[in-house]
Amino acid sequence: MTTVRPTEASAAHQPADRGRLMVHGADRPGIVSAVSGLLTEQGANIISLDQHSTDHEGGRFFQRTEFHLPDLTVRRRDLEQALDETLQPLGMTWTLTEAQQRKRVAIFASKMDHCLLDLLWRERRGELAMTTTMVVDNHPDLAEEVRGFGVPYFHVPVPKGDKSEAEQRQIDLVKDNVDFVILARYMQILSSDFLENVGVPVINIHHSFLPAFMGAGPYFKAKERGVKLIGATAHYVTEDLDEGPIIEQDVARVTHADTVDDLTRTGADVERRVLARAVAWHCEDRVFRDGNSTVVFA
Ligand SMILES: Nc1nc2c(c(=O)[nH]1)N[C@@H](CN(C=O)c1ccc(C(=O)N[C@@H](CCC(=O)O)C(=O)O)cc1)CN2
Repeated sequence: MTTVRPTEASAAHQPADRGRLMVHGADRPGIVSAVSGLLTEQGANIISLDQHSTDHEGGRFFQRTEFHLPDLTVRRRDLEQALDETLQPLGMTWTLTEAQQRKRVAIFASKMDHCLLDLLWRERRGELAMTTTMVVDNHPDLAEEVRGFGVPYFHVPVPKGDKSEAEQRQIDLVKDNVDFVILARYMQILSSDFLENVGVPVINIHHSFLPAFMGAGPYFKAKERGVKLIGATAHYVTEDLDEGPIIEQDVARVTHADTVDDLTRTGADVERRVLARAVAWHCEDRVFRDGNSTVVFA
């Protein structure tokens, strides 16, 4: 079983002057050479490089490069100008991040605690390169446990029917304050308006091996179907329920003797490790969206 471990030095202790360059666009010859040459000319030393082209010709190009550049923060403006001058003529879109910059996160939850508390515990242990700036919950149940981690907790009830006022309160809390949102078994369907206005990626953990058992009650459906494997899926959230780009999945064996409670208990462990892996990879800029799929350089 794959454990979640920092895929770089402990997330809490990233080496200084470590940069990441993410490049994507229409595939063409010479992009890897152009990126490598540019970084070398800027005085950078390439630590690792992952690249994928979807087809031999006319496909899409994805590349993630980790590099060391002394005084990166000071030299960043020159590097960004060189990237524009080199990559824009090649039709490439690029993003540059500094490994020491932790992602700011808002976690949305409901009554279930296992995914939420697992993320806060892993963050505290330095396994995740993120800082949870707030928890937003439509129920009050988990307030004391979250505050025990020193994280602000906002109870935003979501009424049945018209959710617009509650979603506006959520947007007011997170807008411009976080780099992405995690739905840790948050049991409310987000509107397309919310997804348009939030302005950052939203990651959800669905408690089934999608596309099986979409929607509510997947463990009950799994028991009814007599499956021998249950699973969990972490995906980016879109307005199409449980159909967003998949980031990570895993499964666990079950038998005819397992009750729905047994499936729920076994599944909780799968949910926690799948969500943690997906969040860790997103924090480390390892995930590219490719239409309704992803390219993951884990
Ligand atoms: N726009 C999206 N919103 C959400 C997604 C998504 O993929 N797109 N994933 C869900 C999580 N989820 C399954 O993983 C899920 C949560 C809730 C429901 C649901 O039917 N909720 C009801 C309210 C239920 C309640 O009050 O307890 C509702 O919102 O009307 C289905 C699937 C999170 N959001």
